[in-house]
Amino acid sequence: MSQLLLDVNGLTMRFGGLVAVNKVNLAVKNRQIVSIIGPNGAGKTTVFNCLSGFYIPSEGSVMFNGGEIAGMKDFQISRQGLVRTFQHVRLFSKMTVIENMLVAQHRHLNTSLLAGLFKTGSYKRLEQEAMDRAAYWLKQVDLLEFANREAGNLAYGQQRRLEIARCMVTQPELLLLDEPAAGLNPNETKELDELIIRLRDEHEISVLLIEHDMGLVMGISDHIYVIAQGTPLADGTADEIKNNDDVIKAYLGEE
Ligand SMILES: Nc1ncnc2c1ncn2[C@@H]1O[C@H](COP(=O)(O)OP(=O)(O)OP(=O)(O)O)[C@@H](O)[C@H]1O
Repeated sequence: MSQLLLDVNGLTMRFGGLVAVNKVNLAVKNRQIVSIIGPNGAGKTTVFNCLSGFYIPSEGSVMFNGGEIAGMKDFQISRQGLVRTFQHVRLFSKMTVIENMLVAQHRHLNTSLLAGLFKTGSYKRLEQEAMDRAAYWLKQVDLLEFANREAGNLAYGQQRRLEIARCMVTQPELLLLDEPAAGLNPNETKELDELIIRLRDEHEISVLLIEHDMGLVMGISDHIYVIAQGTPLADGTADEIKNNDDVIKAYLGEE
């Protein structure tokens, strides 16, 4: 079974006359960390928005686990196991850490209103499982001791880790991270680096990330895609990308 987990072909997104994403191809296998890099405005977040159902692509195919997901709604895609974080933290800042984790699972609980009202046995069991999963993932990201703190009162690096935990609690197969290291100090970046590697090696999921921190990208990626002005420029291993003349020129802004 060598089917790709994510197989994107000819992905194109137009906004009026602007072609923000132009015939982009991506492949992510099981248990791979894949990065998308490119100068500011290259179209990276637009690619994520197309993959996660926030935009309907103008053209192209997005196969996830062998099925077409282009054009599906965001909640349908996340139920299939493809979840994402955003460039800017999007937590419920007035809720506690544990409440954020439980809300994230709510749509996966799949219980009827009546079952909830009467607290049936199966409802209680699902609630307990949701609580156990929340505690498990808070421990994984080193936030268990802050479970009852308001999310908005956490340090920035902790908020970013909570976002990842909140995704993981829904048991995805592919996690999309949009600039996870932005705003982190070197220590927090190192913790993030280790967390992403653990997600792949211990939890057996795949991670697709957009990131400007080249140290992080080059250190953890199994494969790297470079896009510039919406168009694929190169792809390969970290060593191949570091030594690619087109990539060097795009980053230095040369012709
Ligand atoms: N909803 C939209 N309507 C119109 N234009 C858009 C929209 N979303 C993105 N764009 C344009 O698409 C292009 C690509 O933007 P995008 O945010 O995807 O780039 P990026 O590579 O993620 O940039 P950065 O690294 O700065 O986050 C930009 O020219 C942007 O202005």
